[in-house]
Order: sequence, then structure tokens, then C-alpha cells
Amino acid sequence: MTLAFTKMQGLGNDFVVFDAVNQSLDPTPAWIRHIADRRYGIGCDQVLVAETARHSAADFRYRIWNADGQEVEHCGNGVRCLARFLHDQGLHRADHVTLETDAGLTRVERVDDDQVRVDMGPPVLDPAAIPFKATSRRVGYELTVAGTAYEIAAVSMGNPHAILRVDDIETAPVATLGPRLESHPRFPNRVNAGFLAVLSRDRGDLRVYERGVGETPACGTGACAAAVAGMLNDWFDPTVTLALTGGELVIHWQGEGQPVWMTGPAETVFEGRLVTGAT
Ligand SMILES: N[C@@H](CCC[C@H](N)C(=O)O)C(=O)O
Repeated sequence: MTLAFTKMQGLGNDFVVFDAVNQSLDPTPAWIRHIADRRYGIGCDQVLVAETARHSAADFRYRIWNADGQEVEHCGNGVRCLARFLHDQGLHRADHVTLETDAGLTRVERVDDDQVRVDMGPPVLDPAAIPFKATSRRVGYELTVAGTAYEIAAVSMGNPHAILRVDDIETAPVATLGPRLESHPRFPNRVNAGFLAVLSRDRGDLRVYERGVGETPACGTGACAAAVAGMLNDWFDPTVTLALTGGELVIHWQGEGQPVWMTGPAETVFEGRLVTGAT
């Protein structure tokens, strides 16, 4: 048996993408870990799958697995890549597509050959819905990690994010504090940890330690969550450019109840076929 796949990336956050509309696929956590393995598999941060939509308003269903084999709710860089995949594979020729995820419906628009713009929906700020253990909703929460208190913001973009403001992302303790935040007991579903440096009212630097992966060159939902945290704190104007290790994303949010818009690139790296022993 062989399975067609496409390797894609958005700002260096990389994906193996499968069409499960025209080929049959039954991903198990062990199979996902094998595909994501950079020595024994293809190698990626996330595996993305396009399926037939269940919701009548959606064109396709979009599923995401982290490299550790866990299925998750959303992926911002991935959604741009999936839209480009559907277009380039001839599965959906229009310049916009509506995708259904476990986090709801997402509308993706092609801006030009390089840039894709996504309506990521409104951020979720109610702690119980993130989920984050807190007695009431706040802009900043004190979180104790290994005896040290940090002020974080907690935001869900369908998936959970903790955002910590730092002076400089070069010296931010991403490798040490990232995994401790990821598995902090106040985030029962674990969390993606963003380290944000505010440069001006319309620019910031961001590094993200992703749940189920580790630090990646970029995280789209992480950039949306960091922008929202920065706007709620009045550090940013409604449009901000965030520079991640892999490149820049432009995020626009007009406030409470409004959708977060994310604009950035999506690129195909290569196409291939998985052969025996891979499933
Ligand atoms: N890289 C992604 C986020 C992927 C999922 C995340 N690791 C999670 O567990 O929620 C992005 O670009 O948003």
C-alpha cells in the first residue's frame, strides 16, 4: 500500500499533509509519531489531514495531530497550509475555503501567491473554557512555577496558550520554563507557552514552546493569542506584526467578541508516497 502526502511549512513550522477524502486513512497515535519522526519517518511538527466535511457550512474537515501523537483542536500555520494544499491539489479551486475543526469553523482566504489570510474566530478568555484553573477572568494571572511567581495571560484560540512577557526573546528561558508551563497543573489539557517581547505598539518578538512538540520556529495560534494578550494589556494597537524565529505574521483584532485575523505564508516543500511499513 502507498499513501500520497505533501510536506509543507509555514514560517518553518512544518507539516505532513494527507488527503483523506480520496484515500483511506486511520491515524493512530503511534502512526502519527512515526510520520513525525525526523529520522525514521518523514519529519514534522504536526500531521494535518483533510477529510469530508460533516458541517453543512464547511467545505472540508481539518484535523491536526502534534508530533507526540495527540490530536489537537487547531493550528494556525497549518490552516494556511491546508488551504493551499486543497487549492494546489485541485480539491478546492476557489480563493477562499471554510474549514471545520474541533474549535469551530475557520474561513481562509488567499491574498496572493505567497500570503494567506485566516479568520481565526474570537479568542476564548473565560478560564474554564481555555481550560485554565482560576476563580475569575483576569487580564493577568499569577502562576507559580518551581517556587517562582510569573504573571501570564491565558487565551484559547481553540487551543490553549499561556503568554509570558519577557524583555528579550533571545534570553527568554524557553527551553527550561517552556516544558514546565506546558505541563502546569492549572492547565488540565496542557498548554502552548509563548514568550513575548513588546518592541513598540505595532511590533513584537515571539518564541513559542508548543504543547506536544517543543519549541517550533513559529506558531500561528500562539501569535494570535500573544497579540490578543498584548492588546488586552494595551501594549499593542489593533494591528501588530509579530516576528517569530521563522518569520513574520500580521495579526489584527478589534476587541472583545471580534474574530482574530492572521496573515502569513504557506509553502509546499515536496510531495511523496509512503511505502510499506509506514502504517
Ligand atoms: N503550530 C501550531 C499549533 C499546533 C498545535 C499546538 N501545538 C497545540 O497543541 O495546541 C500553530 O501554528 O498554531
